[in-house]
Amino acid sequence: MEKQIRSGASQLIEGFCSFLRKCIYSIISIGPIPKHIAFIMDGNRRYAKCHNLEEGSGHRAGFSALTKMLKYCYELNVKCITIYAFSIDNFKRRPEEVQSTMNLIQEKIESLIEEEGIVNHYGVKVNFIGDLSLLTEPVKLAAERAMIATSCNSRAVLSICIAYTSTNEIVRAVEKSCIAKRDGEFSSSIDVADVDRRMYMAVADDPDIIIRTSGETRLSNFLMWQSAYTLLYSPRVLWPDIGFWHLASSIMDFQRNFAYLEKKRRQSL
Ligand SMILES: CC(C)=CCC/C(C)=C/CC/C(C)=C/COP(=O)(O)OP(=O)(O)O
Repeated sequence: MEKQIRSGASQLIEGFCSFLRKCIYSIISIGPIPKHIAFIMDGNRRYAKCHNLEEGSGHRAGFSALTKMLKYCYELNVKCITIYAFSIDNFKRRPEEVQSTMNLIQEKIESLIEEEGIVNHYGVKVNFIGDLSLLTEPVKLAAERAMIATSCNSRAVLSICIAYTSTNEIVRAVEKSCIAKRDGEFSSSIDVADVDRRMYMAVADDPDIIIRTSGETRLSNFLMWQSAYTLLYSPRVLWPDIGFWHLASSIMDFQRNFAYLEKKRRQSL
């Protein structure tokens, strides 16, 4: 009986929160809605430490926070989300830590594409961005399966940067441009557009907002080529504690700066 009352109460609270969110969405939607938001999910290990949990539980809490944020973004009609899941530099962490994070990532990739999961619910196409050859075989296979399983989805896009750094992406794109020029694909000198179209991230427009939690204002080698006119938003919370209000205030910040950022973007063309 007590259990039923508790589940009834939590359904009521969830229903009320969902109603409140919808009210806020209609207010926010009066202004421009970002097309692309990127997340640097910083602070999972610190969260685990603060709550006396094992490191892995911090990343698990981080993944729950990620599904919540994806739901809010897709509800708000933000079409494109990019996340920094694992950088090339993260491979320098303790081998056991790298292995357990990879195991978790593999498990979560599989759960992302489950029938009743968020990806199918919102019709999301999943891309994996980075040097996938650095991944363990099971993670690489899970990533490939997820890309194939979602390749026909077209309502939204989720790009998961894994084994990724901007410098690696830029060097690779420049190398590919040089090879294309050498092979006679074009005769003019290499320009920004040539490199741009050979970036992993050519699958999406540049991000409108990058949200990095834990109060850090560095990009840490994430989307550096793509973020010249991007608003950087750095709430002080650790990633697992990020909530709807952080997303809403980042969008309001974007809307306040929209005209200026658009002008700068246009001037650069
Ligand atoms: C399928 C899929 C997308 C899975 C994602 C799983 C996930 C949440 C990975 C995050 C990994 C990571 C390196 C987080 C940064 O926190 P940190 O370890 O740098 O923590 P710290 O800043 O407290 O040191």
